[in-house]
Amino acid sequence: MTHAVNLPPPALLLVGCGNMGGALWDGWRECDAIAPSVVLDRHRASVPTPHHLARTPQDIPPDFRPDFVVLAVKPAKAEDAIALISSCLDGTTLLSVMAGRSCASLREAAARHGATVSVVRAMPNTPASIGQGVTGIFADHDVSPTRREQALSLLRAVGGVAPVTHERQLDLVTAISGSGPAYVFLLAELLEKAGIDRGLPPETARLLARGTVSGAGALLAASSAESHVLRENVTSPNGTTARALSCLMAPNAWPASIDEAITAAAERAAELAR
Ligand SMILES: NC(=O)c1ccc[n+]([C@@H]2O[C@H](COP(=O)([O-])OP(=O)(O)OC[C@H]3O[C@@H](n4cnc5c(N)ncnc54)[C@H](O)[C@@H]3O)[C@@H](O)[C@H]2O)c1
Ligand code: PRO
Repeated sequence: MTHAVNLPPPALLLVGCGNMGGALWDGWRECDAIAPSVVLDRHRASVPTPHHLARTPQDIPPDFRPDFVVLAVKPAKAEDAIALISSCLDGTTLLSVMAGRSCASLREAAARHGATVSVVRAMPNTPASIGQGVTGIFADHDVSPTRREQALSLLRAVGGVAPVTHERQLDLVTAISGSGPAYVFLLAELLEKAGIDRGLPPETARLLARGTVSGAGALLAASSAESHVLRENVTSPNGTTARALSCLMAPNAWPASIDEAITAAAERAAELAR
């Protein structure tokens, strides 16, 4: 994917504005990355002007011509959503953020409604809502250079972007960074619980756990050091951290469970594709 300059921000039809669609929407609005756009979701309360909320497809302004239709519904709802908005689809680029829905399956679903679309698949994550997401992206062979560049710009507006060259690699992206924030939030939950279980006041345990996860994340982001070096900087020989890491780094502990978790998530993404 090459860089182009001065492309106008695209107009979007965002279909599905829940956890992920909403995170992207917040991130895009925050940095003015989009032209006047339409959000289609019956559960959304409002969207600010100049954008437009459609609770049903009939609410989409008849003259609205999106550059991208962003599909952010659950994978099992993809066909329904495509059927509902088929009249807006022809000639657009579908930007799907759904796990495990292939470019081919989405192109075919659109074709069943008489629409020709090109497809870009992206796997973002929820920190996109504060401009700190990371997204794996794959553009199908027939996506024009302009649309590729616009899709890249959209996703760069909400964080880091990692293009992949083979569509199947998105299953691993999903397992590592799409689902990844959940693993980190789980760590915060478990640290907080460990503090409470051992007698710390709940507010103290919460402050320590959240501050540690967010502070370590911020240090990782700000530092050029490798993550193992940052870990070693905390670990005095024969000290407290070394004792804790001897539990966590035992071969049957985190190395095994992270490995198992990533394999399980990637397999699930592949299953969804079938
Ligand atoms: N949640 C994440 O962290 C995350 C990360 C990466 C990718 N994804 C992908 O994003 C997609 C959405 O996941 P989510 O967690 O945001 O789910 P969600 O349930 O929070 O959001 C889905 C939204 O779609 C709306 N919707 C359902 N059918 C619709 C239709 N026909 N027309 C318009 N809107 C419709 C729902 O009202 C809901 O607000 C999934 O395909 C998932 O694989 C999610
Ligand atoms: N959330 C979606 C799921 O759990 C995809 C990545 C994060 O399936």
